Amino acid sequence: MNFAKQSMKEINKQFWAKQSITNSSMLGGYDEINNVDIQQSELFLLKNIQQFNTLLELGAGVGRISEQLFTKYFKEIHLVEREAKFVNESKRKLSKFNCQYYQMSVEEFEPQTHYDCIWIQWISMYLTDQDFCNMLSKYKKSPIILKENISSQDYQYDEEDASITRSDRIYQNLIKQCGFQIMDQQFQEGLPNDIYKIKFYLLKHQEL
Ligand SMILES: C[S@@+](CC[C@H](N)C(=O)[O-])C[C@H]1O[C@@H](n2cnc3c(N)ncnc32)[C@H](O)[C@@H]1O
Repeated sequence: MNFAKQSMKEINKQFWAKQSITNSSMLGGYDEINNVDIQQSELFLLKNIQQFNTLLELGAGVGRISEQLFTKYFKEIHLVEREAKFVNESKRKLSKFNCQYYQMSVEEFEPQTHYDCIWIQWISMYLTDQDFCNMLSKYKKSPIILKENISSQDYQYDEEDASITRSDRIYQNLIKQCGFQIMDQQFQEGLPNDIYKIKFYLLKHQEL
């Protein structure tokens, strides 16, 4: 689907520039879902990932997931995040760990090394279909865990942050069009009724 790409990016940048430097803003104010989010992410990660040397987190925000989950298992974590104030907060929180930071957009980031897992949570909604495919295609040799909000309509656009929430059907089709297979998938449990469903997808490219 075509959206006015440039203005979407500007609206989205302005939205995040105004948000507070907290886990709460990463959760859209739904602080109560943090624990179930981390718990089920841990189960999905351990079920699907075999090597625990290096992880890349795309759209890492303030390092909420790295702090609570990835640092328990991975020897080295790389975090890509566009907003400087969030990167600085990650650096502060994760100073004891072996982390590298890339303050740039996921569109600009080019991987220089192999990763045992790519984690993509709550960032695909800020990308057009084309940018989403371009992002995935950089990681053909790594397992990817995509975790994202799922709408009941095919595409739901939010003017406030210029996000596009897609349906499960649209994600399934898009992932296939990008050349990836879904090896495992699961809905997040334990969510309040008034928010979007959230889904995990394990993706592998045929080259892997
Ligand atoms: C909803 S938060 C999620 C953060 C983290 N994944 C989490 O679950 O705690 C979305 C983050 O993506 C960042 N972001 C949005 N568009 C981006 C882009 N194109 N490239 C890199 N980061 C982006 C925002 O600055 C924000 O920190």
